[in-house]
Amino acid sequence: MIQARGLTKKYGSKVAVDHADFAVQSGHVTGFLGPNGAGKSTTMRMILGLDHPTAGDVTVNGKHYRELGAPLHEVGALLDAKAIHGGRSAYNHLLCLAKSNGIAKRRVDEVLGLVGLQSVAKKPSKGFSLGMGQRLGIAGALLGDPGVLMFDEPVNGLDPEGILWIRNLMKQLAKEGRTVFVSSHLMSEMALTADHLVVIGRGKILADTGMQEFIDTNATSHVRVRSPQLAELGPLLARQGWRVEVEGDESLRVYGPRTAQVGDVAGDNKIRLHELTAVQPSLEEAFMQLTGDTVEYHAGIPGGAPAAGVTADQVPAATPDGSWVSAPPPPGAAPPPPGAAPPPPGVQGGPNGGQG
Ligand SMILES: Nc1ncnc2c1ncn2[C@@H]1O[C@H](COP(=O)(O)OP(=O)(O)OP(=O)(O)O)[C@@H](O)[C@H]1O
Repeated sequence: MIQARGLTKKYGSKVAVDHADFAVQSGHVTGFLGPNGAGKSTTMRMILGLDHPTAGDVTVNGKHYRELGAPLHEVGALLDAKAIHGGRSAYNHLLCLAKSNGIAKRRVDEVLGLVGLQSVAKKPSKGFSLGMGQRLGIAGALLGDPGVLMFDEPVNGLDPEGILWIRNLMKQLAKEGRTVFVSSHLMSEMALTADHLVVIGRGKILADTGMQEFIDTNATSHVRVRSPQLAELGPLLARQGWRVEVEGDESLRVYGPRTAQVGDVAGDNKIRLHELTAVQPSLEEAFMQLTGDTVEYHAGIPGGAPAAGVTADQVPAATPDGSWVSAPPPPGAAPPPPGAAPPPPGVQGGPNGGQG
């Protein structure tokens, strides 16, 4: 288990990690997410004693890293796959690590087999691809058979087969009761691998929660409806008090109702539908929703940021004048009575109106 309490790191006036409290439990794959520069690597470095906290502390199995008697047997880490002496072979690199940590030679062959590098084990690692380097780093992390494993962007540079392999490896390690703490920017991959999340933004812990709970708390499911009569359907749906967003030339996202309710409105008004789907939110949507304000390095989006999940180019393209895009009703508010007037144009925002 990894436990951080009030963990803080300042570089001059820059607060890289700001009073972070979180726990990484054994038996789970815990994803460590955050935008660029959020403080993930700094946190991992402090866990491994490579950086000293300015305040607070972090322990592995109840001890500071420097207090661990046989560190490689307790915690294995892949932080930077390139941090390997390029002239050494994979075998010799691992053998040096093993010898200096009292680990049996046969374990080197074992981990080389585990990561699939036997055939290139005697070649200098400077000729390795990024993916091979990642595998060698993972072999080093596994060498001491530790109960706690940390991986910083482990799928970086791996091909699809490699990504699947590391996903299964991490799940297997957690199943064996180990603590697995992994950072990644690949949300779809994280959604498939982690069951718990620690989310950091500008050095502060924004969430420490289960995967599904995180998604449910930070993003909303919606109904996707596709119709050749969007210009008629949009205002009718908005009149029910539901938030309606344009998703493409022929579809809308409707927040609030069940699919049957959207179908009923369309049917009552003789509007043809080509699709009616309940869409569950993704980890990416939830992550963007939570961390949007904490992103340090923004790329410019012409016309401003769109609502989560709706790309900037889709918003104006398919909206006639945007007047029927409604804001969400206040929680608990009753929908307006049938036949009530639609919201007046412009009152609840323009083409992207009411979307924040
Ligand atoms: N040695 C250092 N000196 C000064 N500032 C640093 C140093 N290391 C990190 N920082 C700053 O601390 C902040 C956190 O950096 P960190 O590398 O921990 O973020 P990260 O979440 O790992 O980012 P990324 O996802 O881009 O790898 C950043 O603003 C970074 O510029």
